[in-house]
Amino acid sequence: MGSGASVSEEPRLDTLEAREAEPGDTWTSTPAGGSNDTLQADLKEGKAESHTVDVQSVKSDGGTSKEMEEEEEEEAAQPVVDPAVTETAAEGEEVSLHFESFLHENGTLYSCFSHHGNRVYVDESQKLQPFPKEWYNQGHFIATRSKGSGQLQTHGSSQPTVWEDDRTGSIYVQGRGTVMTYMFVERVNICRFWDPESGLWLLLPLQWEMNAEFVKARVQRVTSALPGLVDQKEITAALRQCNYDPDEVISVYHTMFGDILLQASPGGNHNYPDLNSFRALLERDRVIEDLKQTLQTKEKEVDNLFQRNSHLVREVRYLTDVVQHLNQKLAELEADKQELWEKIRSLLNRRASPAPPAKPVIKPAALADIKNHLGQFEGPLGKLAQVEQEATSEVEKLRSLYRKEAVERKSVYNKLLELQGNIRVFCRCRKSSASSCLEKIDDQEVVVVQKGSRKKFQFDKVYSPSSTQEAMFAGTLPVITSCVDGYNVCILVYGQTGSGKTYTMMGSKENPGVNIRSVRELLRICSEKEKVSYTLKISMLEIYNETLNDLLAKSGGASLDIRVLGKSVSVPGLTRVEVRTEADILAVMEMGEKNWKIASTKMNIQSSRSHLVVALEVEGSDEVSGLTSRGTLTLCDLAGSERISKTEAEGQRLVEAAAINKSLTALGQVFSALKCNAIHVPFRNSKLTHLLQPCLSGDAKCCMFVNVSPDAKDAVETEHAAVRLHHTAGGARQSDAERHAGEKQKRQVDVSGTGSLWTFLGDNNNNNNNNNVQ
Ligand SMILES: Nc1ncnc2c1ncn2[C@@H]1O[C@H](COP(=O)(O)OP(=O)(O)OP(=O)(O)O)[C@@H](O)[C@H]1O
Repeated sequence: MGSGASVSEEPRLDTLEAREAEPGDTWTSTPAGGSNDTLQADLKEGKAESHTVDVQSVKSDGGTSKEMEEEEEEEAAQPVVDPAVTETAAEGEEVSLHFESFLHENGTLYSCFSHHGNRVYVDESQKLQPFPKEWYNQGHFIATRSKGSGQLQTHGSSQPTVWEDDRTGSIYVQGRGTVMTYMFVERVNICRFWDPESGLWLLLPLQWEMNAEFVKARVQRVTSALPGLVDQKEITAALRQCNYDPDEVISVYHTMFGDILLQASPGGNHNYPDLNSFRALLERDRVIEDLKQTLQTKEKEVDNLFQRNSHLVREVRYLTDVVQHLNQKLAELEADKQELWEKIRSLLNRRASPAPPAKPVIKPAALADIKNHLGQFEGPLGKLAQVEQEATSEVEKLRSLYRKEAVERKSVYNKLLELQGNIRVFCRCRKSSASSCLEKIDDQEVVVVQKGSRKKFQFDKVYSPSSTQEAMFAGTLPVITSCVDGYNVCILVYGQTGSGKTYTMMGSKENPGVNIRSVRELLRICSEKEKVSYTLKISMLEIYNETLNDLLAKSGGASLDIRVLGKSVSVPGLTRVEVRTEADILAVMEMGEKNWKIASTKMNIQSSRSHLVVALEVEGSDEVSGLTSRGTLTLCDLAGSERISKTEAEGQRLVEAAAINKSLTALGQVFSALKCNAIHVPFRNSKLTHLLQPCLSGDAKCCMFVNVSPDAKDAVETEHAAVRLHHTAGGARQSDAERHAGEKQKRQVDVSGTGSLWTFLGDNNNNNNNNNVQ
């Protein structure tokens, strides 16, 4: 048996191929000499199977690598011993191979071995070459001293030198014979086998490793602890993973599979299929969990990408806008540039043109003369500027005074009207040849005689049947001025059919009514004010069954809506015609009335079954004061106020009557609320009151004519209307003196003047007859 080689081989382990030899690997080394051929032949013939490798234990106490290095250094100092091979092998005898390491003086370490007295070495290409004789003087064989004996190990046996301990072992490999194994420590434990062919320590295949003593012992330990675990290959693989620590392998398996492995499988059957499927399930769960987490991450990424995408879309939009804006700006700048270029060109051309003729030379004497003359003008010019300045400030003062006066005049005039009552009610008795049921007592009182009873009623003014149209208009005259001053003014006529409403409002061509006269007066006042320019616009509509119809619309009376914006009430879409003269106004009104009648005929109704509203907007602009004013004159011919019971209306007529009654009742409710100074005034209870809201609230002025028929046959209706005025006549109405004294609140003064109206319109069922004339 050969002796072991020096452990100084170990540094070469660092350069070992990290290759795990496969059981089927073939030896590719080709010996060069005949002796090598012999060796090769032996190997090929399978004689190598009979070769024995004697692993000489040169270290039994497990020395550290450091100690080994130290020994190596000592060895290096020793004289070179001739490593002649002495052993021979006879035919049929056991063949010995002697492994050696030769360190050439050029620093190369060669693996060598002897066979039948022939020494060969492994060259760089891993081929066997005859050992050159001259090398004996160019290097030395490396051997080591046995630690225990202090004997130098022979170099004749060229074996890999390792210390014999439990890490050392040997295995028999089919086709290769017995190979030496050793468990090296390279960060972790790694089991290698000595490959004499290559002279390298190669990684062991798992199949081989299972048979290594070092591994076998540990596999045995695991199996004894976990009898249920019987697959030695698996245990070997697990040992590799756990750095050949059997306790760790036991712990891992026990943790994974529990007590099931503590007992041997019945009949020695492997339960690996079950365990493997269990393991596969665990693995699958783990994979599923990983996939879920990946999915969540991906979903988050998708969300983020979506958000990012929408953000980018917005950004792109914004940038597109910016680019457009910049392009526009650029175009403008280009245009400016062009323009400037044009200017520069024209200036250059001008410069190029011939110089202007030289100025006439003025003699110094003449210049002094001119200066003297100019000096004479300086004084008067200064005075003139001063005068002009004074005049300007005077004009400004006058303008301010004028403005103040104009405002004051309007204010005083308005107060005067307020004292009379913002809403005034007049009673007009129609002419009649029949026996009369009315007796006029004085300018403010009237008596209704019916079935022997005499009842007295009071109004702001009572007009007898003989009263003229002029007299009627005189009652409304003050409010026309108010309209020109910028206040809203409204004139209404109320009464039963045939009581003279239209006569009062329209009159005839020869003897016009309130509306024409009001318009004329309005135009007259406007024309008087030279420094104020006025714009007049007229509109006409009817309210029938709570529907607004435009009477000036060219395409027929379209129904309209009322729109409220702040305090203003408007009718969008209503035709408004600008007029300048009386003729203009009359022409427009004529057209409106015509349309009113046509519409009434179409609907098979009498025109008096709807309310007619004519509005004249007056807008003034004072050139001197700079003040502007805007007022509206509204002329309203209300529908007949007959009681439904009297007309015995049915069908369409009943609907009309109900609509009329509703709007007139709403009008009464508005006046009641105004009288009580109520917080809420129900203007929106009907289209009529809603439309008239600007004429009935605030500083607006209203004149109401109550037309009554003196005919005995109309006595009931006449009394009915008059009875409604009962509270006014009976003393509920404040006297003028009281009203003047009680001017605490304008609203109170306003409604005091409307006492007759709200009672008259709002309290249909009040038949208290305490106003009987004694
Ligand atoms: N004060 C008056 N002087 C002379 N004639 C009058 C007077 N009042 C009314 N009449 C005449 O009485 C008739 C009816 O008057 P008017 O048409 O004005 O009534 P109405 O109340 O408008 O009726 P309707 O509601 O049907 O329109 C007319 O012929 C009108 O000329």
